[in-house]
Amino acid sequence: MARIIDGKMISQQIKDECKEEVAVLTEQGKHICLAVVQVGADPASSIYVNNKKKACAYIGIESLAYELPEETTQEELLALVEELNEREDVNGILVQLPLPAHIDEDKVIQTISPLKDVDGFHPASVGAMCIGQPGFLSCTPAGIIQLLKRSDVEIEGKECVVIGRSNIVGKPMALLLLRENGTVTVCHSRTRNLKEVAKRADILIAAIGKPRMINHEYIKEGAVVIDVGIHRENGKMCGDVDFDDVVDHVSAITPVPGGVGPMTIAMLMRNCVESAKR
Ligand SMILES: Nc1nc(=O)c2c([nH]1)NC[C@@H]1CN(c3ccc(C(=O)N[C@@H](CCC(=O)O)C(=O)O)cc3)C=[N+]21
Repeated sequence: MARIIDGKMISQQIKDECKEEVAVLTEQGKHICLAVVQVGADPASSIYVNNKKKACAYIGIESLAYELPEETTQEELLALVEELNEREDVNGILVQLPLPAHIDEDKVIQTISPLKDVDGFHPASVGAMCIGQPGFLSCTPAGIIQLLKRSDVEIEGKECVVIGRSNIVGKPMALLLLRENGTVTVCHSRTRNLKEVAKRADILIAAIGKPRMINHEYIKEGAVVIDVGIHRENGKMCGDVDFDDVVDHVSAITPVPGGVGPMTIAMLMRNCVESAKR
């Protein structure tokens, strides 16, 4: 039976570290504030936004919640982002994705000041990460690096295969693994022989967005598997990996829930603290 990488526990450690730092900053008279903007009422988004607010409350970060109606126009949303950019009391701005179809997500992301871009989605943040300069790191991939490091999984020199090439997970994940001296391969829907390529991995990151697609046929015996997927099937949650099928075949694996998800939130908190320190 594989070792289960406990994202809930590791995210708790990181949140406790943040809480200590916030206590010190508060003593110095600093106040930390994250603005969370949600447009529309997608139930999954509401759960994530709620988890973010709870984490803020635990750590001692104020959260300003903006719950805007589905019909909000792009102009209205951009005006709010610009107002939050200007506000000295706001350290971080998070606009929950996905946005309704009538709003241009790229435009919104580009409007957030890179100094407050705690999601790490702004082109300036992505560019800085790409060339190893300081900036906010995208929370999910940065959380996965922390999961690996704090579980004593060495990345240097290892074959790392990322399945998925999204702007918010796959691409930044590949860059961060490279930065840790992994040998990185990125696969996607057009990859030929996906199973063979995936089987090369010592560390496999599954971020495809298809429930339980990755079974033991994609995985080398003894590999470490990180499951980024989150799906709900008649009330039960699962990831991109068929956990039951692979658990006896791998050396370590993240569960869903309780794996990558909580780490995303912990790293968001860390970025907020960083923002306040800068
Ligand atoms: N601007 C923006 N930034 C994001 O960081 C962002 C986003 N938009 N849109 C959606 C995705 C998804 N995401 C998750 C956060 C926490 C959990 C999480 O806490 N998951 C728990 C379970 C929570 C549940 O019950 O669903 C777990 O896996 O254990 C999951 C997913 C952040 N995202």
